[in-house]
Amino acid sequence: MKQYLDLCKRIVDEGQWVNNARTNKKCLTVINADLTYDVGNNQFPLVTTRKSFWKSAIAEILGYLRGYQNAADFRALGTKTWDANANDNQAWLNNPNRKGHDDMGLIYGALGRAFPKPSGGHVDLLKQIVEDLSNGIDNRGEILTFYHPGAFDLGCLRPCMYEHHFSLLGDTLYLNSTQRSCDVPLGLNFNMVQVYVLLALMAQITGHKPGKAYHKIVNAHIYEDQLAPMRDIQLTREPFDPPKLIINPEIKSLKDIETWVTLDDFSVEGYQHHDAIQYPFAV
Ligand SMILES: Nc1nc(=O)c2c([nH]1)NC[C@@H]1CN(c3ccc(C(=O)N[C@@H](CCC(=O)O)C(=O)O)cc3)CN21
Ligand SMILES: O=c1ccn([C@H]2C[C@H](O)[C@@H](COP(=O)(O)O)O2)c(=O)[nH]1
Repeated sequence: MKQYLDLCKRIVDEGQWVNNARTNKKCLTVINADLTYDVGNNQFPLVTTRKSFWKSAIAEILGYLRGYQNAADFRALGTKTWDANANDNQAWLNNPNRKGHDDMGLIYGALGRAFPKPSGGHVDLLKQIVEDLSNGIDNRGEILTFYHPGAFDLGCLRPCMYEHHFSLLGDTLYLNSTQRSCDVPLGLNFNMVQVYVLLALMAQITGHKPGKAYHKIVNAHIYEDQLAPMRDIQLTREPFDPPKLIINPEIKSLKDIETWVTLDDFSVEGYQHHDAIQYPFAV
């Protein structure tokens, strides 16, 4: 929580204003932030200085792991967070590749679970990584990437957290996640939870202890209409002690994640938080 608040404060104190053409909003911006989550010791990085809708965040990462590309599938899992990008973004509505209402196109897991090969066909990157790690193999390239510049016009948004690199040291699994662009009041609140859950779940299904997750952010920003609530409300609040995340131990394979896991398989114990803050969302 402290590292999150330090980043928010750094943006408020040292950020530079940058015009963003896609959203037609100005963003107070800093470059580079490195956050670390101690998954092995269950230091769940949930924001306490406002109410955090952590179930929505977990629904998003489950949808990515399943290769979802439709906002209705995300809603069925328990989050509406892709509705606006799928249905209210004029550039995407005008794009002839959009397949109708709720379609998000070739993004995130839809790419990572079927990454196109130059020679034809696809690779399921996640399946390959799970197989390797389950067999104790780390080939120094256990990388789940969602980044394919040749596919940007086939999706509603380029992936923000675009790469997850897994590493084994003995019986402990580590994760380095990279994010190119970060909406700190809204997106990061979710992304911290997602990086944590991704390492915890992958360790659980591949039979390893979770170690640390390292989260690299390149462009970290606060949109102009989010600045006042961040500076004048959220940053004036004292954080509470972090809660604990509990994951159903019956989740044992990638197939389990693909077939029966729901948000009921995750619970948070001891979550004390301040009141919710409704931050404006830039489409
Ligand atoms: N501008 C922008 N920021 C983002 O963080 C973001 C995007 N766009 N587009 C793609 C996804 C969608 N994400 C979202 C979308 C909505 C919320 C949101 O409205 N959060 C509220 C309520 C959540 C709920 O009720 O489930 C919040 O208070 O956190 C958060 C992340 C993260 N990503
Ligand atoms: O997981 C996510 C997804 C998206 N975001 C934010 C970061 C930016 O504010 C927008 C994406 O806009 P681009 O113009 O494509 O950079 O969404 C996030 O923080 N986390």
